Amino acid sequence: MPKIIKTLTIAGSDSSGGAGIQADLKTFEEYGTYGFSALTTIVTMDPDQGWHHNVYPIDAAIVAEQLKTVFAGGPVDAMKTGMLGSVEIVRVTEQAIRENLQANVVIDPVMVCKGEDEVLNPESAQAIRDLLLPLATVVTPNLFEAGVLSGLGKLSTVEDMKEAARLIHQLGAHNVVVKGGKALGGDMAIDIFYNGTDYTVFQTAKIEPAHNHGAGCTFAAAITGGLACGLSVDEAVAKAKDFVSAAIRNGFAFNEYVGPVFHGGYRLEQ
Ligand SMILES: Nc1ncnc2c1ncn2[C@@H]1O[C@H](COP(=O)(O)OP(=O)(O)O)[C@@H](O)[C@H]1O
Ligand SMILES: Cc1ncc(COP(=O)(O)O)c(C=O)c1O
Repeated sequence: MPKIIKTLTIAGSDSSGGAGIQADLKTFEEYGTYGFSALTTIVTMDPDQGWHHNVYPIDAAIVAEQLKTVFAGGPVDAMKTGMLGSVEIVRVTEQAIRENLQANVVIDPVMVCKGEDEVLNPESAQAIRDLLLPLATVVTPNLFEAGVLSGLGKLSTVEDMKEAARLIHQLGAHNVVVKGGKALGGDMAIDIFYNGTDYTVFQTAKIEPAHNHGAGCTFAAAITGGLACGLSVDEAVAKAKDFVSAAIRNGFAFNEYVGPVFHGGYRLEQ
C-alpha cells in the first residue's frame, strides 16, 4: 500500500460543482491525494435572478468541530482555504492552523464570485489579510483581491500586479501569486509569482470560450496538491498553471450563465 498523501480544504460549497469545496476535492483526487474538508458556507446561484449568488455562512463553532475531526489524524501534507464567509470562521481557521502546526498552507483569499462585483464581506477580507496572510506558504489573489489586500485598489497592468505582490509579501505571505486571469486586458492569461526576491511570469494564451468558473479554486487546490506531493513552491505553481489551463480548455457551458472548468482536463490531455 503506497503512503497516503493528505490534503485539506476549508471552503464553501458550490452546488454547481465548478468552484468551492467541490473543485478542491476533485482536484485533490486528480493529484492522487486523499482529500479532507471543512465546509464554511453554502452558495446558491439563482437562475430566476440572473444567476445571482446567495452566500450562507455556517456557524463558526461547527467549522471548528469539523476541523477537530480532520486534525484528529494530525496535520495534513498540505491544505488550502477558500471562501470563509465570516470573521469568526477566519479566526477558527487561523487557530486550527496554529494549534496543529500545519505547514504547506495555501490561502486563496476568495472575496468575490465571478460575475459578482461586490466584496462578499469586507470585514472577512480584512481578517484574511491580518490573520491568515502571515501563515500563508502561498497566497493566490485574483486581480481584484490583490488590489484589496495590497491597498492599491484597481490593478490594470503587469507592473501593478508586481507592486501588489510585493506589498502582499510584506504582509507576511511567503509566496504570492497574483492572477491576472480573464480580468487583465490583452490576449494572455498572466500570473505573477513573487517569492520575496524574484518575480516569475506564468502565462498562456487566453482560452476562449472562457469556461473558467472555478478556475481560481482549482488553481489553488492544484498548488496544494503539488506541495502535498513534495513539489517545491515554484514547481507546484508551474504545474498548477498547466493543470488549470487544461481544466479551462476542457470546461463546458452548463447553462446560459456559467461555464465551469473540468477538473479532470489535465489527465485527459496526458
Ligand atoms: N480565459 C482564460 N484562459 C486561460 N487561463 C485563464 C483564463 N481565465 C483564467 N485563467 C487562469 O486561471 C487561473 C485562475 O485565475 P482567475 O480566473 O483570475 O481566478 P479567480 O477564479 O480567483 O478569479 C489563473 O491561472 C488564470 O490566469
Ligand atoms: C463556494 C465558492 N467558493 C469560491 C468561489 C470562487 O470561484 P472561482 O474559482 O471561480 O473564483 C465560488 C464562486 O462561485 C464559490 O461558490
